[in-house]
Amino acid sequence: MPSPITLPLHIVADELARLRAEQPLVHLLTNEVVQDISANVLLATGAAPAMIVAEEEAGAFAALAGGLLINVGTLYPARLAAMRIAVDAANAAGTPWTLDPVAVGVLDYRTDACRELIARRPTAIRGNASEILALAGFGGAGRGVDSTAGSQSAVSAAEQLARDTGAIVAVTGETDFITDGETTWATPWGHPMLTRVVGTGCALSALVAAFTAHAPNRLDAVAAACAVMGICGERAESASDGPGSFGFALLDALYLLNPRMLRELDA
Ligand SMILES: Nc1ncnc2c1ncn2[C@@H]1O[C@H](COP(=O)(O)OP(=O)(O)O)[C@@H](O)[C@H]1O
Ligand SMILES: Cc1ncsc1CCOP(=O)(O)O
Ligand SMILES: [Mg+2]
Repeated sequence: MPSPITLPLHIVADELARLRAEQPLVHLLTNEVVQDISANVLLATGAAPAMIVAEEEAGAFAALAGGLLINVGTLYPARLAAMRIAVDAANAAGTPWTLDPVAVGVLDYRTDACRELIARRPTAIRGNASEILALAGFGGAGRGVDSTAGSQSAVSAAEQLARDTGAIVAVTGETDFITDGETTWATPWGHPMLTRVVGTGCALSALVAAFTAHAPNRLDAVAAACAVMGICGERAESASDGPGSFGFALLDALYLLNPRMLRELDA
């Protein structure tokens, strides 16, 4: 496999301009902890989130949405039933969908659910290194929802998982790696403060679902989502004093980021 290449910022600029022009409707079936940060990250960036969770409504809405997120962070039977309905409707309608396999490999119920969902062929999978190692069958269960491995150690697992599933796989950490199994982008931006506020990984997966909506190039779309979160994480850290103000500064940075700034940084 060729070594990962740093994602050029002009691609991030183009993808962000596309998202801002389209303002995609994004269906989020996510966990109870991160509802607020996920919706606010999408609104600040320029997408339109909606949490539609009842089995009676999830299929109809997944068919209408530009993108769908399935996040198993606080999974229980009724939520899994709604996820199955949403995924099947998304597949029938051609809606791209993203899986966030929170803590897969740690507990059997969610691990079995993730395997069943992956058989329904997600467009993208975004996880930390322990999650991607576990899904690729390399062991590597994390500590609860957190990774015990660095992202660099999961690059070949991500590439294999992408080839096995047909999904774009993003493994995040100090550097994020985004792969379709053949080409691998690296996005080196970010700050450890992103790990001191709950839900930044889950909100990034929501952003991945938003960028994949109507995307002509899904690898670039997923990589751009990772780059945007990393760049804005850096900017937010320098404008804040700790996790509390960082959370607000992150939303401000996502709102203020624009394609022109990214093209100037690229030059
Ligand atoms: N050590 C780090 N340095 C810089 N950025 C990081 C670091 N660890 C994670 N991030 C960033 O934090 C965000 C969440 O990623 P991660 O912590 O891997 O996900 P999760 O919250 O699902 O475990 C991503 O934008 C990622 O790039
Ligand atoms: C703390 C917690 N518990 C179940 S889901 C969840 C949120 C995990 O968020 P992230 O994966 O973004 O750190
Ligand atoms: Mg996570």
